[in-house]
Amino acid sequence: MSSQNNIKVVARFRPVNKVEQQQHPPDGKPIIDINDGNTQVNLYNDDSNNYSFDRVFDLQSKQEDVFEYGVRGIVDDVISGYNGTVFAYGQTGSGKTYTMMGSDIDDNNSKGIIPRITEQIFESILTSPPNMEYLVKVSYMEIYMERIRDLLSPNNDNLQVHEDKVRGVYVKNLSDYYVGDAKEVYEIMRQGSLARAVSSTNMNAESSRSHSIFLISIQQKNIETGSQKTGNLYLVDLAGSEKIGKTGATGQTLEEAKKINKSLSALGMVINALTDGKSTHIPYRDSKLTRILQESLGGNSRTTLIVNASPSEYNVDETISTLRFGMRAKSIKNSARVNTELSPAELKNLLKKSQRDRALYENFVNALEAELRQWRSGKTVPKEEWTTKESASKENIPLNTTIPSTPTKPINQNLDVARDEGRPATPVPLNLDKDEREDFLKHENELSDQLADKEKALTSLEKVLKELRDELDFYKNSHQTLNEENSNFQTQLSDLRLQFERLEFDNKDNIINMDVLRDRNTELTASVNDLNKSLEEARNAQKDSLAEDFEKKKAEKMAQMMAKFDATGFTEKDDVLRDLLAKIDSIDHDENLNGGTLTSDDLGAIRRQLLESQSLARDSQDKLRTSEQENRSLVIKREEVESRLHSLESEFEELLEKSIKEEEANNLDLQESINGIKDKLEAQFNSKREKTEVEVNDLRQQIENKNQDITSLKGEVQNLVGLNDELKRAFAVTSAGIEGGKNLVDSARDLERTRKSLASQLNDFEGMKKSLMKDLQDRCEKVVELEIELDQYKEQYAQVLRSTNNKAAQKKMAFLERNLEQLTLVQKGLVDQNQSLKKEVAIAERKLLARSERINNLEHLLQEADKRLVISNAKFEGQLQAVRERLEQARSQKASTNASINFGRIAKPLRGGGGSGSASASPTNKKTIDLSGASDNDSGSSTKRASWFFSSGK
Ligand SMILES: Nc1ncnc2c1ncn2[C@@H]1O[C@H](COP(=O)(O)OP(=O)(O)OP(=O)(O)O)[C@@H](O)[C@H]1O
Repeated sequence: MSSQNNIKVVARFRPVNKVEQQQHPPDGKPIIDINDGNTQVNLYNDDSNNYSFDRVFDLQSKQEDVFEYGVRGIVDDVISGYNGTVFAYGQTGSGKTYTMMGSDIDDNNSKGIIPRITEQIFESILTSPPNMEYLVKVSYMEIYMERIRDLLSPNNDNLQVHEDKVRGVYVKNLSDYYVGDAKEVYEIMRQGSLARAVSSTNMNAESSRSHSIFLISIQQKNIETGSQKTGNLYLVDLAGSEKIGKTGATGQTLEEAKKINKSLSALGMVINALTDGKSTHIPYRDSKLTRILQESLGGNSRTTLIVNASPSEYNVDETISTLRFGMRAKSIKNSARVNTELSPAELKNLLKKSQRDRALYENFVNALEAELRQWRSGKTVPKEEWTTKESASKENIPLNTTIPSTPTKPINQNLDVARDEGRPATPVPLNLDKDEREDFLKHENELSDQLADKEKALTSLEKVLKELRDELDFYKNSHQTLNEENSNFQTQLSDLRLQFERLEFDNKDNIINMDVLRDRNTELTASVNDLNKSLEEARNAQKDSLAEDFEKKKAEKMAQMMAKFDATGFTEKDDVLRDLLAKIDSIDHDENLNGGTLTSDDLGAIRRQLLESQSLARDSQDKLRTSEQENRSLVIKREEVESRLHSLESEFEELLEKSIKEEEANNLDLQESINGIKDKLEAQFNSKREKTEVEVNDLRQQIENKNQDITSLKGEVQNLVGLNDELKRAFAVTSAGIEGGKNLVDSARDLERTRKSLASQLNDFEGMKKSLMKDLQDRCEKVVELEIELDQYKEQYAQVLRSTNNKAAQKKMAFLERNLEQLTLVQKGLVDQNQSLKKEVAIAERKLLARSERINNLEHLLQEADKRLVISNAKFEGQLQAVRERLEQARSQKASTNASINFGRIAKPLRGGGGSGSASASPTNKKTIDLSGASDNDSGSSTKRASWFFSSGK
């Protein structure tokens, strides 16, 4: 049933890639030379660099050629029940995946081996006899960092390799899916490819860092005979075989590279051991890869190794290493046989045969024992009678002989024997017999399971540890964040406190400033009051001095004026008259008492007196005339003064107008002050003018009165003239009486009357004189006052003129006014400042209150935030716990059911179509496969390899 055959090794060179093209010549250009038979490749045209293979494919080789030569036969064998293996070996980017998968599944030229195999399998099933029923199952795994991962159930990432006598070497718990057509195979491959571990290296951005193994298991059953055959096809895409240094791998990638290289070097060691002809121990157990491929290398398998290489100088070292690897593998011998399970009839025949053999051997043993007994008893047995197998078999053994004492071996034991035939002996530590070996393998499997469990536990513990570390980091970070926040809050709080203190300080400062300003304000108010007072005093003093001057001037003028009116004459004459009258009175009295008479002296005196009174009357008349003249001149003067006053008024107004205009033109700012001054002066002037007018009217009235007085005075003078005439007459009478001595009594009586009328006239005159004097004095006073006022007006006018013309004085006045204004403004400003400071203080106090409230609020918020943080921490912990639990649940659920692939759990028997391609070949339970979601997960670096393969197939 088994046949020895060598591993088929083919070499394939890919075209020069861009990286190689960019190298300096001759690095980029191909250095390979393939012989005409396509069995040898020579590097640099150097014979020492010749490498022989079953077939060498050059740069332009087609996918179809590689398939037809290297793989098609294997697929036929697998369908026939053999095990088959196709694996691609080579450095990164040498074309392994291109060869295995191809670049476009729908393109006949570029699709790779696996699509072609898949198609061929289903085509072969269709063309097989109709009595043949097939079950096709697929599994997909990868070996990454010496751990086997189920790519169709990625959580199963530490699968163990088991071996037993029935199944041989297998991966325990590897999931498998029934498939009904090529599309389902591709979908499963796509799903598996998504889970592959891929990492970049310098040499190939999409380089695979793991070994991937796609397993297609074809079980065929002859529904007529019941016989079954099972063929397993391993399709292996090995990881890049490059040297570590060249990849630039470091860290995790370096660890990967070491383990991958370890796995690949174990593969090399196995190949060496299998091919050197001396080794008794094949180190399959040195790596997971070699353990899984144990049947494929020197065992029960038809195997093709495709070595992929670069044709360029740039990668020559890796190419040589790859070609050497292929060369060594070429001499491995496999013993492939069909994996059958016999039908009951075949088993019956087998049983009969074995029973016959058993009877034969029992006869042989019995004959040998009989001969032995003879020898032991000292007898000899002639050579011709020595028992042989043939002589023992000559004894008739019935075909239906049953030997109950020796139980028949179980069928599967027979099968095991059959299976064991082609399997390379798995190395065991001692030379154990078959049962012990089985026990050993069993024990090894158990230990392997335990190891896997321990590793799983370790992994989960590591995960928990990592999670705990992450959690710890998270808590550390959050603690740090909280600390930072806390310190930030504290900083803010201390800032706020500082601000609060500063505000408090500012507030105190403001209060102090306010007090100082209040004091200054009081002082200034006092000084302003003092100034006002002193100003008032100065004004009063000025007023007093003016009044004094006025009184003085008035007195002087009055003195001058009164000097003109000589009243002494009147007084003297009055006195003389009084004496004369007294004398006359005494004469009358003496006459009456003593009969006395007037002497001639007395008469002479009277005469003189009369003459003097006549002259006095004349003087009075003269003075009256002079007074009238003066009165008239005074009227004229008053009118002049009035006209002068009017002209002055108009001049003043003109000047004022002019100066205001000038001032307006020069300094608009002084407009208000000038207007004020103007108004003041106008008001002053108007009041003065009114006063003057009143006085002038008064004066007019007085002049009227004086005229009346003058008229009455004239009357008086007339009276006096009459009196004088009477006196003259009386004197004449008196003189005649004296001379003639006659009628003296009559004369005395006349004299008496005259004296009386003279006395009364004198009294009247006296009163009149007094009133005249009084009137005169009043008038003089008025005139003097008017003159003084006129002088004052003149002075004021001169001052106004001076002030109008004198720019400096004007400026000084403006400056003083400005100063006054500024002082007022300063005072006002101080008052305002005081008020604004009060307001600011109130605002600051309010702000202070608000800030302290804010601080309280912040502190409260901080406390609340702390509380919330504690609560949210607790909540987060709860959530974390719940998430963890859910994750665990999900993991355990996912481990039991693979949700991503929703088909393939039910066997899909395929019936041979007898070459007709009839519908019966389709699986009875075939499901529609939804490929639409294929691109959904097609993202990220880990999916690139799958995407280019599957993209065009959608
Ligand atoms: N025979 C060929 N013809 C055309 N292009 C090829 C051929 N072989 C490889 N290539 C191209 O070279 C590039 C690298 O090939 P591939 O990915 O198959 O290398 P690899 O050996 O699988 O690399 P890794 O070990 O990193 O997985 C791809 O772009 C591929 O299309």
